[in-house]
Amino acid sequence: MAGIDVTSLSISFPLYHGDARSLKKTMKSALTGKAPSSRFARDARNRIMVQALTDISFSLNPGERLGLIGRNGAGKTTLLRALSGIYEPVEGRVVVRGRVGTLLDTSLGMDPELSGRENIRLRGLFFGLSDMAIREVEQDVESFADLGAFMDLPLKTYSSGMSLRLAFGLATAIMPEILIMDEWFMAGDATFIQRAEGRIAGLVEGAEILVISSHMPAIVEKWCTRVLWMEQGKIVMDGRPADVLPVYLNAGH
Ligand SMILES: Nc1ncnc2c1ncn2[C@@H]1O[C@H](COP(=O)(O)OP(=O)(O)OP(=O)(O)O)[C@@H](O)[C@H]1O
Repeated sequence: MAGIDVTSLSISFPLYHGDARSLKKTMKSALTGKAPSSRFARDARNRIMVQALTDISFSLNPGERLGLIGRNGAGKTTLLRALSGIYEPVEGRVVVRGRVGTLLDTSLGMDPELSGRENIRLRGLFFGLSDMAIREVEQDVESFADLGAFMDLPLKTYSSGMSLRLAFGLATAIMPEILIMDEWFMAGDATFIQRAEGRIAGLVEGAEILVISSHMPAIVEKWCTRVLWMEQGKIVMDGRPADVLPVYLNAGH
């Protein structure tokens, strides 16, 4: 059964431009000023580190659709990347059970030199699908992405809208048990959004798990059964959209 368990997860990044003067000044006041920011610290090698996530814990079961909300820099993308296995936890644990589909970046897992069709076949082989299953995925994605002749041209010749349609079609064709996505995948023109919503609806009906990061309360309200409100890398509130969103909006977001 699909599931996600995150326990006391913390992630920090070193700041590599520490010798730039203005940055140095900012960091100095963040570390030693009147109100030192809890997000910056020095590690054992004296590097300045930014704390992207601090002590995050939650579990998700089949049927749960989690929305991550919070202002810029709250840690939403870092959490999505940690769930996708792109970032290793510095502290804590991330356990993900089930086949994961990731929609964070259109180029993730794609080869720009290969055509759309070749990329689809490659993904099918990676997932260990039979030849027949790969052909079915290919047809499904071809009709969803509607790329015409571009289907047989290298990805590097695609517009951003084309890349988005291909990535979305492919990520939702090989049915993931867990779909992790950034809300900008729900951008695009009205027709695309309508068709994309149809595909996601099909996916979540199968009692699978969705994790989506969003700046738009309307998306969370429509799609999610649960919300994590994050600020400064920490969880502020975790609950049903009807409970969390009013407090979030009242706080001036
Ligand atoms: N690769 C990185 N190197 C250094 N710092 C990073 C890196 N990625 C994220 N950060 C820092 O970690 C913090 C959390 O960033 P993150 O991108 O997860 O926030 P977010 O909530 O997704 O923001 P947004 O809504 O703007 O996309 C920020 O302070 C950011 O500057």
